[in-house]
Amino acid sequence: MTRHQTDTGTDYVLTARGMTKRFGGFAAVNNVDLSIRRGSVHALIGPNGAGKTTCFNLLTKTLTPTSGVITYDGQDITRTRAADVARLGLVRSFQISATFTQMTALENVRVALQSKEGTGFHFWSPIRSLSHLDRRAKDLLDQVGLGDMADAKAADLSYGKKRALEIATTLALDPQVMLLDEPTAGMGHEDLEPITELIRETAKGRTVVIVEHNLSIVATLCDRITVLQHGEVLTEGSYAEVSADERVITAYMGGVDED
Ligand SMILES: Nc1ncnc2c1ncn2[C@@H]1O[C@H](COP(=O)(O)OP(=O)(O)OP(=O)(O)O)[C@@H](O)[C@H]1O
Repeated sequence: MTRHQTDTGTDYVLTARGMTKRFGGFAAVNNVDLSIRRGSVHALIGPNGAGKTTCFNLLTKTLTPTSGVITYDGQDITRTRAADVARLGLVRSFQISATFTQMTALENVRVALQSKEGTGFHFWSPIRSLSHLDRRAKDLLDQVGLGDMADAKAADLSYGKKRALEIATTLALDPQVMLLDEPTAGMGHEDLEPITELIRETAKGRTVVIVEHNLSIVATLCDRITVLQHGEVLTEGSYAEVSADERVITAYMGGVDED
């Protein structure tokens, strides 16, 4: 049994209770309760402006809630910094496109491995520890289908392959819970199938929380779906349940202000 499958006595690895985020007077997320089941792939969906990204940023500790409580593995992480929750195993996908574009695919994964192993940028690290990291980095690149692109600059990878590289760098941190923000956004049709398959593979033995606009991907991948609207939970259930819900259909068709 791996660390990820260990039963710590609760079915829910990540929870939010009364999670609220106000920007000035406006509640982007209002009194949201979420329970993410250990080992599940859980989607947050909803029309534009529903509060998905704000929820995601709250759960990954990029934002601090105005009120409410977030727990991870039974521990209150409401005020814990993102770097500290990452060390505990709650990791959001890296945005390669925004950062190490001039580094090779291998170097990007190696930096992530170094941060995990706490060796950071220590230039005096013995050569053998670097080659050990290179081996691990190559394994991770193989795992995401980038084995033959280790020496390509991140900037030169196709859009879909950049997303795969982001997943490799996220996996380098050996997350128990992996949070992906719109992993298929902007992708060409040809990249959708491989990335869906990759997420399915990497979800084995861990929990995945995903914000995703593409509903057919949500239908294929996700065990549980929370639908947000106007910053609140509209409903939650399996894809079959939520897609048959009149309120969800109306929210998606109308977009805004049905109430
Ligand atoms: N930093 C901010 N300051 C002020 N308002 C914000 C801020 N971030 C988000 N909002 C507002 O909060 C609401 C929810 O935004 P959020 O980005 O969370 O929605 P979303 O569901 O991710 O939308 P989309 O699908 O369009 O990405 C929106 O009305 C947005 O304008």
